[in-house]
Amino acid sequence: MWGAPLSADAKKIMLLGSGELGKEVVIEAQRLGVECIAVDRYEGAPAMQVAHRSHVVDMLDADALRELILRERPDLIVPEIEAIATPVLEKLENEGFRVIPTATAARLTMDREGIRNLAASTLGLPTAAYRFANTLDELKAAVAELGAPCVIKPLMSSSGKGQSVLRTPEDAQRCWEYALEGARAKNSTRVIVEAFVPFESEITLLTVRSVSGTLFCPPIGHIQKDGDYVESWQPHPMDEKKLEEAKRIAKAITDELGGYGLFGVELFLTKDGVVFSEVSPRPHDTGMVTMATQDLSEFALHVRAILGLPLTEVLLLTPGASATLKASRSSDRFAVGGLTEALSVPRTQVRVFGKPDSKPGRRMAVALSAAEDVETARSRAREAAGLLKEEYSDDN
Ligand SMILES: Nc1ncnc2c1ncn2[C@@H]1O[C@H](COP(=O)(O)OP(=O)(O)OP(=O)(O)O)[C@@H](O)[C@H]1O
Ligand SMILES: NCC(=O)N[C@@H]1O[C@H](COP(=O)([O-])[O-])[C@@H](O)[C@H]1O
Ligand SMILES: [Mg+2]
Repeated sequence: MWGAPLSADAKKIMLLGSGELGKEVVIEAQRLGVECIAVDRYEGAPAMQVAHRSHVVDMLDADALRELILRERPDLIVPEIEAIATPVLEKLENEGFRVIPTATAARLTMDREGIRNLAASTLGLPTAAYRFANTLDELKAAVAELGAPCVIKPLMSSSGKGQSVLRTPEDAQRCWEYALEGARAKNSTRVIVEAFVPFESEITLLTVRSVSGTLFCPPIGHIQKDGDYVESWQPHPMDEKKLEEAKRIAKAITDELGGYGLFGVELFLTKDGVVFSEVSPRPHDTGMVTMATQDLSEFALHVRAILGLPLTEVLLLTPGASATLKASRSSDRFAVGGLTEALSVPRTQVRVFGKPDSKPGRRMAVALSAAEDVETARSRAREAAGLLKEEYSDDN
């Protein structure tokens, strides 16, 4: 079907974003003999370390992004982060390039306004009540309508950046300023104000669209702190009715977005039902647990699907869990210590991302554990992540 990487007949994929998730995508693509080009805003990003070559580009710079894609002419453009000048991708798609899953899906999911309006207004899916605000006064008006508590988020951000919970109207200014600081696109002050959903638990339903149709992975439960995931496990125990409803919502949103690939559909489970939160048209951080649990990880599934290859089933081999290691300070002399201790925990693996710099709250590694049951897997992953140590060579 395709020739060796770096040959004239190679199949070339270009990742836009080269973090820990992209690193695993590249490893899976390499296994199928695909040529991999990694792109990110900084040098030495995780996926760059395993790709055939890499480029450092500000992917929000439309001209620079277009110039790079025209120079490399990849067969597949694979968005990996939520900060890309997506109108460029739509234009390139019209000129014959293939964007995963589609350029429109990349644009809609890159921006909370696009995906939320699609889910709630176009498809009528259950979501938190929401408003948009361009100014502090508009934010206060939105809170007055929705009632506290609310969650305030920039339109373009991920991993909880710029996200905060407004508990009383007096929090408005603090939440507004925090959202502006955390926004990826610095030219916009628009934020989303969401009513707080009192959920019992939350899940990611990994959904794969391929030539073989749509497949769902068993649900992944997770815990988030400050809007970013710290622990996930699979399978999350769910009653059959809620699981069916979760699949209905995931099928509706992924069919609407279209194209081939794996999607992470984020859902809240409440006392009464299932509420749609958001969707990533790409592997999901909470889905890293599938490297310990499934016959094909979310990364292998994504690569198979985007290459147009068949996927007949997803097999859960064992219950499992993941827990993250985050840095507590900024340094370019960061190392992950404690591997000997962490890997002494039964049925445990570690992924060290190899990010060149640490920052407070930046995810640097993850522990993955398997066990006979989810609770044991969770305590193993938590124990292993706790044994991993942040080490700084610039410590005095
Ligand atoms: N309306 C809400 N009600 C209750 N909790 C919420 C709400 N919105 C977000 N959260 C909490 O914050 C977490 C992160 O929110 P969200 O997924 O929207 O942020 P994000 O920055 O897109 O994160 P990521 O990129 O990691 O998915 C959710 O998983 C949930 O725990
Ligand atoms: N929730 C989205 C997510 O987990 N994305 C993952 O984090 C990387 C950015 O990390 P960084 O901010 O540490 O550079 C992204 O490139 C992606 O792999
Ligand atoms: Mg999320």
